[in-house]
Amino acid sequence: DLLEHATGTGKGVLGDTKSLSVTQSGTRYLLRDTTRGGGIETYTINNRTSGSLSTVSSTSSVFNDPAAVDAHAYAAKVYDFYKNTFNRNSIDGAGMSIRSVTHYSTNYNNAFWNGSYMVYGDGDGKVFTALSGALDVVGHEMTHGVVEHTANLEYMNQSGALNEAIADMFGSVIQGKNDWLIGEDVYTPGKSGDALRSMADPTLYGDPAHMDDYKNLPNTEAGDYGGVHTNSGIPNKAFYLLSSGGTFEGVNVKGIGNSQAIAIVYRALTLYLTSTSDFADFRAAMTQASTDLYGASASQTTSVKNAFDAVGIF
Ligand SMILES: O=C(O)[C@H](CCc1ccccc1)CC1(C(=O)N[C@@H](Cc2c[nH]c3ccccc23)C(=O)O)CCCC1
Ligand SMILES: [Ca+2]
Ligand SMILES: [Zn+2]
Repeated sequence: DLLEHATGTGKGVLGDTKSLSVTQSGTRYLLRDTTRGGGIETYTINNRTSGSLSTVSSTSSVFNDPAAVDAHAYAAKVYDFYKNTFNRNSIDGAGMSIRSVTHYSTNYNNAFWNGSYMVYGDGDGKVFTALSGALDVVGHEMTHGVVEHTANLEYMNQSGALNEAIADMFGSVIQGKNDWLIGEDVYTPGKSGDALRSMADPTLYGDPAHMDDYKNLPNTEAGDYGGVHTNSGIPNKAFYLLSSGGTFEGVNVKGIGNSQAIAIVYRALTLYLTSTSDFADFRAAMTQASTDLYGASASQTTSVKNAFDAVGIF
């Protein structure tokens, strides 16, 4: 037919070559993957902040737009994770098209889920390089879409911090580096080893790891909606302990591994959390989900309780 799906290639933001599922249309190739769910399409907004989007195209099967290459390749990886792990067909579970917009604004040091698609800045080359270059960031942004179509946690205060933490949990597990850092691949390209956040030790970047240090910030843009990117450290720390194990604040947690830990989070997110769930609700949801999956007195369920005890969520 007119639109044949084909295999393209391109260098990503970090200079690595990856293969892409693309569509050939006449003599042009498009970043349109018709092999996954309702399709994955990658656009550019050409350094504007509004106006028309154009599907990234190439006159050959080689794409030379690293930010778009990674946005496209990593969206496919995140789709595959949700499909292969939980049989979830795309962001809404019903095969909705996955759309990413690259080259948003100029020197834009951020990325976001805008309620319909993922949007990535190119960074200023100092604080950030193009943000789609990090699989944990792409996983984070697409998980905001999944959260919106499931619990739809309100983006403020504890429900917002939970929204943030769940996005970090999936981003980190999907990336699979087990570095427990967020954004390290695109943050400060001139400096290695640093990141936006640490789930293993949130205090590395000034975020709380325990309820005693919960930061009561105003529910305004200036207060980051009650500190959603800060207080996420507390549930993030609980997830780190649940997966990796460890002793924190005198509480010992036996690790159960990423696979079982994220399965409990997914079940809690899709069956038990609601838009106004707070951290205590998250503990209850995780305990119920683990009970469903492994049993009330299973070691996994004991680890869930210990992980939340360790960070002071009861
Ligand atoms: O998805 C999110 O939670 C973040 C979306 C932030 C946003 C929200 C609304 C409009 C515009 C931007 C984006 C990410 C984030 O955590 N941003 C943080 C940290 C950050 C990135 N760039 C910054 C520049 C200045 C200050 C903070 C930041 C934030 O916006 O707080 C997630 C993974 C990496 C970037
Ligand atoms: Ca990471
Ligand atoms: Zn987020």
